Amino acid sequence: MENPFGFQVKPEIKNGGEFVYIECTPAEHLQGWANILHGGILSTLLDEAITYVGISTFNQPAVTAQLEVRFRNPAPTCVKLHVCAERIKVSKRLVEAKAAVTLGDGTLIATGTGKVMPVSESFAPKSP
Ligand SMILES: CCCCCCCC/C=C\CCCCCCCC(=O)SCCNC(=O)CCNC(=O)[C@H](O)C(C)(C)COP(=O)(O)OP(=O)(O)OC[C@H]1O[C@@H](n2cnc3c(N)ncnc32)[C@H](O)[C@@H]1OP(=O)(O)O
Repeated sequence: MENPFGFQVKPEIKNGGEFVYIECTPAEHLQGWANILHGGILSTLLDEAITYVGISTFNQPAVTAQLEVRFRNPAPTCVKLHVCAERIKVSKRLVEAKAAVTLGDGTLIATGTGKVMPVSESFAPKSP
């Protein structure tokens, strides 16, 4: 299903899901404290990149089963964020990945690890 209210990220997927890269510039209304991006949005970006590692690795729909996030520095809103995820372990029904959000100057904003599990096509149909 198309989601016009989503972040419209276009993940770059390398080596069958070993690496995923996303860019996103979250809008001002996503702030928590004034001009500071809400941590839930950072968690969402980490989740998104980690989930795409799982989707691409299993080559089928997959969902986050677990996500752990560490917020390291505040991020401003309206600034481009870089999200890099990397696969760290694959087993039959579980992919583990780590991810980081950084600013353009390399400042580390948040890091996370997650576990992704495959689900059936009926959970997440490929086409609308
Ligand atoms: C090429 C294909 C293309 C596809 C389409 C592409 C188009 C893309 C378009 C759009 C992409 C958008 C991308 C968005 C991304 C957003 C990400 C999200 O927000 S995902 C939503 C939030 N997550 C959920 O809603 C999950 C909800 N949970 C579940 O559905 C289930 O709990 C699930 C599937 C995660 C597991 O359910 P069970 O019933 O299969 O498993 P159980 O009974 O809980 O556990 C069984 C065993 O599985 C392992 N297991 C399960 N969870 C584990 C964990 N966290 N850690 C380790 N092992 C775990 C353990 O061994 C466990 O056994 P023991 O219970 O320990 O005896």
